[in-house]
Amino acid sequence: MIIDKLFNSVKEKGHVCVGLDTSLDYIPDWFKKRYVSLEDLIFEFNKVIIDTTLDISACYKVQIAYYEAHGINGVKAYKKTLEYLRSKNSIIIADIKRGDIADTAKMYARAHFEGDFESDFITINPYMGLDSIEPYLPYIENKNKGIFTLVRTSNKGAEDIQYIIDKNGKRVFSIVAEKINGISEKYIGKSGYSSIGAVVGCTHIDEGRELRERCEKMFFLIPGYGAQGGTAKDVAILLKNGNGGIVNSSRGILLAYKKYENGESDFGKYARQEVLKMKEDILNAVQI
Ligand SMILES: O=c1ccn([C@@H]2O[C@H](COP(=O)(O)O)[C@@H](O)[C@H]2O)c(=O)[nH]1
Repeated sequence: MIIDKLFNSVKEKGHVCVGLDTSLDYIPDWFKKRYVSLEDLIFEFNKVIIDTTLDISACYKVQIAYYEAHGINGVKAYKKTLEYLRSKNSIIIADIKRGDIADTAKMYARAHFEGDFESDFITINPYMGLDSIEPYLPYIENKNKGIFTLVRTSNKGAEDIQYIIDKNGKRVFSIVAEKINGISEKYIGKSGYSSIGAVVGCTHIDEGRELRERCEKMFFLIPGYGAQGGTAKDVAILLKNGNGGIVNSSRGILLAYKKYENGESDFGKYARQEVLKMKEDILNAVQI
């Protein structure tokens, strides 16, 4: 199952998931001058980041919004990036946060688990209910695909809805976790984790602790490290025996070069340096 590939990738390369949220604002001017087309520019920037981080990153999360924002040329860069990652046998998480009625979800599943935009995992918003998740299940069962379902997101506003309490005193995120955990039990791989994972931000440690205990077999996609304030210590709470989660950083890695004088001339080198630092930081926190 795909989750076993991810589990082994963490074991071999560490917990870092490089976030390819490639905003044009992040690309140094000298690099921009080298490419006429937006498609080539975004893809070539990503290629440098991928080439310099591949051996030390568990996987890549490609945030589709940064590509869709540029229309057809952005989407072409997205496709090329996925193809390149696949050619390197890297694990791809498409951060698309889809959620819709079953018939529409079937089309989303086909769009992102097959064809031009094929990826290994996609992110799902479960707000429309469990029937909105069902169309992805055949891909998990038969096509070696996986999903990460939003459970406890990293943003401040998450509390507006995810903290609402039901008549039994349970919060919405907790109920979502319970329901998804139930479905996930059917898709457990050799690693002991399910190909249905959860998005749990590392910016709220109490809920993190609760979720880690209750969703033992769910692998976590953990955003919020670095730019959003999450630390390796916070991340460690969401891991289990040194595995069980991948930690995303997007701006922290793509913009690492900005911390150095003339850093833009070798942004790939600084991205690698940042991944190495993050990897060590998390490994140290896990071992404490
Ligand atoms: O709860 C969530 C779910 C997803 N995200 C996404 O992760 C990255 C975070 O980027 P940074 O630059 O490392 O902050 C981005 O793609 C978000 O859309 C999240 O932040 N929180």
